[in-house]
Amino acid sequence: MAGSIRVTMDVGADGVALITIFNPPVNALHPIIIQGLKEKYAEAMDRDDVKAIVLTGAAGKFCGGFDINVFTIVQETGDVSHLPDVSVELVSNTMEAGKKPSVAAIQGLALGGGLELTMGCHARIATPETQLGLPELTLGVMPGFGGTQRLPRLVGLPKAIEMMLQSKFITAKEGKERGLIDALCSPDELIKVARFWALEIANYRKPWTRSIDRTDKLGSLSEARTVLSMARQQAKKVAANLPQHQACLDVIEEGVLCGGQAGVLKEANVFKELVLAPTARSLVHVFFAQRSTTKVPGVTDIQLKPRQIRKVAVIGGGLMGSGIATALLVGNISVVLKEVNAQFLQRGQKTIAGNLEGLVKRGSLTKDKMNKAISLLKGALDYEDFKDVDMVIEAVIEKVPLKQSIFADLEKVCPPHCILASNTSTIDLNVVGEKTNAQDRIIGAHFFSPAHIMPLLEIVRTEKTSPQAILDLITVGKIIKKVPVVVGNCTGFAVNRTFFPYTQGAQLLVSLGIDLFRIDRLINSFGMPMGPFQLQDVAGYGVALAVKEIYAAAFGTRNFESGLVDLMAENGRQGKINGKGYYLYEKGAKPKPDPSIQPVIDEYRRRAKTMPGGKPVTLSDQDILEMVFFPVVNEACRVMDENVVIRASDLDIASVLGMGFPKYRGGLIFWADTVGASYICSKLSKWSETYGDFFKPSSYLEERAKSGRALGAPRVAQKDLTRSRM
Ligand SMILES: C[C@H](O)CC(=O)SCCNC(=O)CCNC(=O)[C@H](O)C(C)(C)COP(=O)(O)OP(=O)(O)OC[C@H]1O[C@@H](n2cnc3c(N)ncnc32)[C@H](O)[C@@H]1OP(=O)(O)O
Repeated sequence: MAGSIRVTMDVGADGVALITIFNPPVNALHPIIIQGLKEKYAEAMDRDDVKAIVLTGAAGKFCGGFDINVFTIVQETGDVSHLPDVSVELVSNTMEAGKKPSVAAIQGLALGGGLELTMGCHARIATPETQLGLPELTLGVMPGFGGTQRLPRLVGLPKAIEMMLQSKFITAKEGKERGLIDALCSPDELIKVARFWALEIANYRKPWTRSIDRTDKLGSLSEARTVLSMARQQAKKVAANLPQHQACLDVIEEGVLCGGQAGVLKEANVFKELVLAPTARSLVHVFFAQRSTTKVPGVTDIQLKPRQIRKVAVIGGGLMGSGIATALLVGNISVVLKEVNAQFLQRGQKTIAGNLEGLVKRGSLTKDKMNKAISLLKGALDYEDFKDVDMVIEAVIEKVPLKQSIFADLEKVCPPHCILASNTSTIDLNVVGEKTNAQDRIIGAHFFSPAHIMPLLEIVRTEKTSPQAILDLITVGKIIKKVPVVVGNCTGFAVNRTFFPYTQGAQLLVSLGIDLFRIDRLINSFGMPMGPFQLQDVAGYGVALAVKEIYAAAFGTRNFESGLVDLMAENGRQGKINGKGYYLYEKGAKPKPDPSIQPVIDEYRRRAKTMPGGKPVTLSDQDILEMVFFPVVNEACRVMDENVVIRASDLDIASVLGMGFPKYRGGLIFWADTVGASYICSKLSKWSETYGDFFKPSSYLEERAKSGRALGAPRVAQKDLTRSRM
């Protein structure tokens, strides 16, 4: 590793020292790089033949920021001395206050500490599409190399706050308009132009600007106070449980009130506190966990090459099929959408057009790209266009005979290399492919609704699915900007199986006399986007009713068959679809708890007969949260025990991206380990004595509680080969 990591310096005849960071793939600022930068800068300042410095990154990428692996080391050891002094020693004292000017030559990306290095330079030259940003808050920290001070001084307070608090990237083109970038040029010219600027500054023909000393973009004190106060209000709303947002605003404020240097010092101190806080531990875990999901033993480590998937057929133009087609089209993949009749086909095409327009409205797609996407869509009522497709994704209703006959047809009409995928969320894939001889090409492509927006793609493999098919679907997933998680074949697969007790647990609590709106409020303040009852309203009751029997058959006595949804349906309620569920849904208004639901709940409690002694139970807020989430953790333990997921952290990512489990809690298993297996197990044991097998601890959980091993630790202690550490 150390060989490929280096900082080089070449001094040209023009007297410009070109300092280059080499650390593939993103030139992250590993401590070796920091040390290298300090050494090369010291040398450049010392040498008489150097008049000015150009700082750049190798292989078309300036720098992806400070090496996040170091945060893990700091968090594991609790020792902040692993963080090198970059902010004051290198950026402020050596670069910015140096006796020779520095110019950053920026290409590809300059993020986090990377962008902060450039802001310590006296000018920044970039290629137009370069991505610039300070995304540190997504890791639970904040910019720590002076970014909280220099960015507001370069682009103004409102834009800087937006970029930091929302971790928004801008292009260098926009950076130029806002004053962050001094000149734009083509990649071929980049170093030449940067050298020219460096010499011009050295010769005082261009301003020798130290960003930290500027105040012209900060506005008046009262303006700054207003902007900061509005940002605080906003952060309270959107990041209620996150410490880094208010901390970042405090540090920015310090700089506005007491000057940039004071801000830099405060930033360094607060940074060290944040990096050790639980939020940063969770978010750093999620960063690496997300990148591990595509490392699949026996698939991605056996030298297979992904095949190109140019054309995909989607069967079924309902909500899921249209969403999947939209995601593929936006990823520049041609789609044949097949429906059973012209009316359904037209409806599917209309939904896709609506989805695409929605993306344009949200600003995530340009009009040109929308038109390109529409041009890649073809409708079909038969299999004529299937003869040259590389992949089919079936997205019809959850009926076994229908799926079986579709797959039997597909085997006949598709080319022999074609991957045959199903978007089923529950049905055993072996059963889906039973009537074919193409078991090695059959795979689950389980998208989450709305499929063009939700980031998770659960890839389900059977024992017969070929590594090539898995690799190809992982690759398509990445192309369409999904996070693929490869899981095994079982009822509900990883996500729906793990979370089946989520809704059931909440319903059990209601049967015991707990107010359902209180449950939703508590779960929402825990960090889920909405509570289980509102979620059910939004998803519609159809799926819950359809999978009821499948779950009952698969999960035996731990399945809590509540009957609440049946009663809701009998009462004429369908959830959000007809505006009447647990909540009332009116256009343009927030969902309102519906008081007229009480007779349904009363009837439900009468029938359920779960209250001990027939009396409503009294539970604390903490009891309620635990009684909803601990059974979910318990099922997750079974999922890990049966090797449905490759590693515990895959379940963290699946829970965050598939169910909206709060990212800042690190995902389901990471969170459960902060609570402790022993505590969870003891609580479940106690409840199972009173309320039955729904709460009965799994053998995996019991074993971990006894041994003291973390729930997320691999079964046999093994070296994690997927992450390279220092
Ligand atoms: C003091 C400072 O203010 C603190 C900081 O600078 S904190 C760091 C701030 N920077 C960031 O948050 C950027 C993090 N990185 C990213 O967002 C994305 O990786 C990226 C946009 C740079 C590239 O995305 P993409 O091309 O999809 O590649 P991606 O798979 O994410 O990353 C490629 C590899 O680089 C690694 N990597 C990316 N950025 C890294 C970083 N800052 N540190 C360490 N490793 C990093 C990834 O872990 C991954 O490793 P792997 O191949 O072993 O899994």
